[in-house]
Amino acid sequence: MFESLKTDELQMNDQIGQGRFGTVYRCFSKSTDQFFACKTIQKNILIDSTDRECLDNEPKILQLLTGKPNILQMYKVYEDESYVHIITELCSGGDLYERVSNGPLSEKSAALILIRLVSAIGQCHKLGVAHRDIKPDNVLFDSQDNLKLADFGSAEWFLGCDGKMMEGLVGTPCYVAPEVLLGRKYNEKVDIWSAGVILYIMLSGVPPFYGDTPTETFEAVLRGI
Ligand SMILES: Nc1ncnc2c1ncn2[C@@H]1O[C@H](COP(=O)(O)OP(=O)(O)OP(=O)(O)O)[C@@H](O)[C@H]1O
Repeated sequence: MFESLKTDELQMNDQIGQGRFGTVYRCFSKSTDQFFACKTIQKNILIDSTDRECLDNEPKILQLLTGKPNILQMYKVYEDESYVHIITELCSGGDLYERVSNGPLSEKSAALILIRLVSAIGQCHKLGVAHRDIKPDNVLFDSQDNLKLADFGSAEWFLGCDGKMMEGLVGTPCYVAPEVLLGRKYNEKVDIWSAGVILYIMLSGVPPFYGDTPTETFEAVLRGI
């Protein structure tokens, strides 16, 4: 489906991130003299059919969102038998997880971040894409401190879904909406729930729903406390 990676085109540098599925490297393009990020996903660790579907969807969705403000820009995708490599802009300003780890933000900073995050979510929803894993780790900042919503590895097109309703347990315990946990069909508003959780964390420094284990966190989300 995609081109295979020519090693003389991109120089892989240090690892800058690690997620459940992807390892992210800083890389350098000799032809453009610019740094990029390369998310490398090993295909054989995705045993689940949902995970494989998400791997296929991620570059397609990023391509659809190309040029939209506050969304991570994708430039190229390379694929070989074992790996998919997604080349995106490099966000060297860190992520929101690091910023909230140091305690609450000022109301002004939290408001600015929320406005940009909700605008990015709105761009996705306008095009029929639900992100489904909005969390501070997926809110990145570039070198000019522009917010970039990243990691569309759990995203789904809801316009093509039956009555625009999606299903499937995806997301991250603290941020997931109760309708997802209840195993019901749900719509794109699950992203707004997660943005609300992020706002709470930015202002208070702690998550609104939390338990010592994922199960306890799910119970807290379902109780609403
Ligand atoms: N373009 C980028 N520029 C800088 N750092 C990045 C970039 N993309 C990802 N990262 C870093 O790498 C980490 C993992 O990336 P990403 O969330 O896309 O991987 P994943 O395997 O899909 O993660 P998850 O476990 O959330 O599903 C991010 O949290 C971030 O710190």
